Amino acid sequence: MYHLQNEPPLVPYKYPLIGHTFEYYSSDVPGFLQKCREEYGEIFSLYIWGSVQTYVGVELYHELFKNYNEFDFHSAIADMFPMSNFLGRPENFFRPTGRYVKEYLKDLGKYTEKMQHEMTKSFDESVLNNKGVLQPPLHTIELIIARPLAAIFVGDELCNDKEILNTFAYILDDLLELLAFPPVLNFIYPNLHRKFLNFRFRFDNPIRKHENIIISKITPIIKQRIKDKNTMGNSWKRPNDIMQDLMEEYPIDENNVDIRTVADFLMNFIFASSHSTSMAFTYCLSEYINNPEYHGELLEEAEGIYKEYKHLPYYTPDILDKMVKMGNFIKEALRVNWHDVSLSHKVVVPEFTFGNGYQVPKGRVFKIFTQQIHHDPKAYGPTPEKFNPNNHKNSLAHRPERNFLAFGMGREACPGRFFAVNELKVALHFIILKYNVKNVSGKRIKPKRIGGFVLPSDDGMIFEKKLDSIVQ
Ligand code: HEM
Repeated sequence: MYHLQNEPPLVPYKYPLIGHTFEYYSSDVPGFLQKCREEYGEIFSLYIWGSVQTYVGVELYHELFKNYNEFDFHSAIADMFPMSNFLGRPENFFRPTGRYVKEYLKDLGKYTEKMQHEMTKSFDESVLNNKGVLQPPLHTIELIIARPLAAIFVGDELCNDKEILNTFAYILDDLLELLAFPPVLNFIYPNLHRKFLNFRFRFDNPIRKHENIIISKITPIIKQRIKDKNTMGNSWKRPNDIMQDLMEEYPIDENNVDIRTVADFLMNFIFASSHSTSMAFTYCLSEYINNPEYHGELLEEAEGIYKEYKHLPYYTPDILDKMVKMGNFIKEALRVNWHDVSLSHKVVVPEFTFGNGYQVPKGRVFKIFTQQIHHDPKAYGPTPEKFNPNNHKNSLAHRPERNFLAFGMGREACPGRFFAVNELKVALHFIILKYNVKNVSGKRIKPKRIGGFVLPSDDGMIFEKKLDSIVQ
């Protein structure tokens, strides 16, 4: 048991054990948290699913990121999403994933041609196959995004393989379906839910199904690559993809690599990149439909760039940097659609003392009230909920800011953000050049909100070829 002198106030609740759980999940979460802030101040705790969680907003959240040796985001994620347990690996086995993404995607130019080629092909084909209507949009967009990602992660040989694409697109959805089960067991004692998940996953583990698909598909290709390298000598051309990087990271001997480890890291790459990029893509399209007043300037920028560089086979990263209005638009779409609560962190030292004197014990989970940070009138004016890409005139889309946390912040900010923004720019650039876009309902698109999470609307999107497009 801990006894700290100066804990943040615990908001009073009526029912023991249940605490704030039902109030939180049945309320308008930002409204509820705002009310708690007004009554209890900039830091306070709630009792949810059998444990105390502490909430911080714009004044204090940066202390979590600055003190990264004291607050760990990996162990907070592992409580909800114990990836290493699911795959029978030691606790911190997948920690290098962030470092690998940073290293392998450092040179953005390496993958830009492949990404552009596969992204545009994948989008156009999906629109054609779905007769111009994507409904619900996220489901198809996940499959669209799967192809450029597969080309870069596992290479040209596999990026048209239906089973692999399905795994790229839906592995996280399959898992979330199981993980969505509310952690009611934690009412009995903390962490029982995690124990239950581990037990359950021993019998029905959707990750193993996808792991087996990946292993069965990559094994013959890995074997062929090793054979080619060993027999071709100097004429061997190193394949340009992340699977090759991982093969070199985990060799066993001259003729073998640790294929299961390569597959498991590939899965971690997919977890981090596929769903997040698909959600962002869907939000950008929703805001494009919601805000026709920006169509003119976006199209003008896109046509200017297309005319200047259409003689090139693809846009280099320098050219993508010229898509400034598009970058601002993407950043604003992420700002206004971001989760109300996100970026959980866990205290991993015996206690931590904030600058304002409040103390918290080891094991305490922190949640960041991101809606309040993304809608701070000091940063975004008196109507912060209004969509306005000019909010980001002086700031690049991938850059975290005090009031923009969609890519996290500090040492652990998303290492894939430069690549993700370029993917979104390429996709949206060609969409606005080639298609008129509208939604099925004809109403303003609003995201779904579930207990602090924000998810894209299911409202269908309609893509009609522009007859006067300058792209053939
Ligand atoms: C628009 C798309 C994306 C969004 C909004 C996004 C957002 C985030 C956020 C919020 C975090 C947590 C950062 C923190 O806690 O401070 C994160 C972590 C991470 N992201 Fe992204 N991400 C996106 C795309 C990608 C892509 C394309 C990749 C890889 C190719 C990627 C790889 C990762 C990895 C590996 C981590 C964990 C970092 C670590 O372990 O240190 N992300 N991302």
